[in-house]
Amino acid sequence: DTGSAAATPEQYDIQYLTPVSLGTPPQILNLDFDSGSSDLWVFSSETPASQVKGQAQYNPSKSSTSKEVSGATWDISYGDGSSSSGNVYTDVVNVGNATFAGQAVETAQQVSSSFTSDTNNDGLLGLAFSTINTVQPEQQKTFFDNIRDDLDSPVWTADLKHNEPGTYNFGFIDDSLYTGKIAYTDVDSSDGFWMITLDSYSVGSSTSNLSSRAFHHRPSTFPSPSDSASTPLTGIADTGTTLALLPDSVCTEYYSQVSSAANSQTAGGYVFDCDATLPDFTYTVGSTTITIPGEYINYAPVDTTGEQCFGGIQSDADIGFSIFGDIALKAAFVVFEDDGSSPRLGFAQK
Ligand SMILES: O=C(CN1CCCCC1)Nc1ccc2c(c1)OCO2
Repeated sequence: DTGSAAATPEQYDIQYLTPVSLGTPPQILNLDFDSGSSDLWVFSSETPASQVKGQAQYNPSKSSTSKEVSGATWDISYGDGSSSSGNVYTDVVNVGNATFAGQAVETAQQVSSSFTSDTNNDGLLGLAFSTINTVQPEQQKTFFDNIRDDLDSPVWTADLKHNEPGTYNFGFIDDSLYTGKIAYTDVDSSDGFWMITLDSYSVGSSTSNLSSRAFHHRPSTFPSPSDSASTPLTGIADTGTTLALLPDSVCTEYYSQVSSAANSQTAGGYVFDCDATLPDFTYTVGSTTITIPGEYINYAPVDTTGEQCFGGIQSDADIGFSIFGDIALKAAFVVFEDDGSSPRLGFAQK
């Protein structure tokens, strides 16, 4: 079995939506595929009308193959403070022709305001590890965990793009989607996430790194440059998070290269003049180097004046690890591989 479906970005690539078929006859909803969480939940006939603003709603009573999971409930909160909760059914779920008959479909009885105002987003399809699925009393499996054994290969891949549709594939690696070689790194899934350590990162062209310049008279008091060219970054690959949330030291190093940049309390992060030239951000996994073009890091205008823009790289201050969100992932072809025992993440240029 294999599946292939488009990942279409909303404005500013804030998130990517992918059509999913639920039930019999098929009900098509556009879902946010989220490698940072593990619940498949949908706007539904059980969602109060006051909390629905244009979203498509899954109606289990209109599906001949839906079955209520008696006594089961779910309740999830995300890092950005949003939340949702409700009941649980099983039904046929089809993503680009990859199908599972008994997938847990979590129907929303409550969604927080940011979901209500996100009118094109009909719900989430979690692709992190099933150990963090929130259904009680019996935890449910993610779509990928359910279909893995039927897939030609135990992988799904993300080819997200800037301002244009990309692709989520299940069960195969499409060699036409990348160049060079795929470099793999082991995943620590103990917290339920695709957590990895990137071998190094660098800001701008390598000459921006002092240690690469011949300083004949660097006084002994001169700070020895943080040799970012070999500093690892540990974090999670998170298709559901828009930005790249990185350590404060990396943010400081990056925005020191942008003369108009400031860390704004009111804007909630680093902002700069919208016409600023931004340096590239490069990270390496083994022998593969991924370069995020500077223009990808001009995320969006802060307000309608369009003078100040919000950075795509922001601090991971209060999380405890970095979050390699869409800003980092859309520059790469990413392979999420899990044979059930030793998960790996692969990165290739494209
Ligand atoms: O909440 C998310 C992503 N989330 C995915 C599901 C839809 C709602 C947004 N990311 C996130 C992750 C960590 C954070 C954070 C945001 O803000 C501070 O720390």
